[in-house]
Amino acid sequence: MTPVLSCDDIAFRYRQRSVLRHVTLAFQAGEMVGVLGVNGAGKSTLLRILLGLLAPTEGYVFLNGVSLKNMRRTEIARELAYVPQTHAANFPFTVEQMVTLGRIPQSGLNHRPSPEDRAVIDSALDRLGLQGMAQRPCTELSGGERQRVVLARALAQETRVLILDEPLTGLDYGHQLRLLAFLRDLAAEGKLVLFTSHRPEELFGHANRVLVLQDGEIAADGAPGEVVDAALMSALYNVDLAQIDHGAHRFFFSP
Ligand SMILES: Nc1ncnc2c1ncn2[C@@H]1O[C@H](COP(=O)(O)OP(=O)(O)OP(=O)(O)O)[C@@H](O)[C@H]1O
Repeated sequence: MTPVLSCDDIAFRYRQRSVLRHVTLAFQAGEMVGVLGVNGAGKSTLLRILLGLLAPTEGYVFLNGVSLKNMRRTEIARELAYVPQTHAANFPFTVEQMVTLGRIPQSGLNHRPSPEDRAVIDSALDRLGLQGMAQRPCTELSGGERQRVVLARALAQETRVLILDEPLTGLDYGHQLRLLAFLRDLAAEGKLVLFTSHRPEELFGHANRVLVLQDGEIAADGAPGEVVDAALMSALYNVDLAQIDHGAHRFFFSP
């Protein structure tokens, strides 16, 4: 089966600095994939290359088997939605207006939202618990609230692929757990969900695959239970760690 998203022998350099080497990956619809790695490992860079926002120095990225180099930005945005790591609110758009922007790739720029658009926007607002603040300007929201607005906008794009850079950062504990369950549901509905994380515990019971980026290469790729253990975590983060398993979950601590 043609992967929904793949890359073939990607390398990336920022000027002389090599960030990624020999990265070959294939993702299928329905997967929920977490990317782990230390600060500066190249996680955000990898996501931005897969999104076509950065061109790899070497290698190719394919969306449904077609090279991103041969696709227009709007075509890509109909298939790939992105939630970046940070997002300042520079303009006083309301929450609802922000989420409505997510419809542009599907419905066009100079287009009044159709009843179908409205239903998608309402559903995105509902699923992120934003209905009560739909008319508030984004410039007046807290960091976590803004994060949920950006998530709702990505959802309103109705893409097959959702790529999120540290999506749980800034969310309160309840919203973190709800978002993880929600992302898992989206994957179960047939989307590809790819996200970076600094907390390995988030992967267990949610992601069905984890990628570990180390020194610019994929050091491990597999099911969390098979790949992420105390030995890997201790070596990766240079701290002494032990683990406790509980059902599908695994917890790490300093002994
Ligand atoms: N615009 C840039 N110019 C030069 N170097 C950059 C640039 N952006 C990132 N880098 C470098 O590339 C490397 C990878 O950065 P990247 O943001 O992909 O890491 P990351 O794994 O997402 O890190 P974090 O966990 O801190 O978010 C880092 O060493 C960083 O300093």
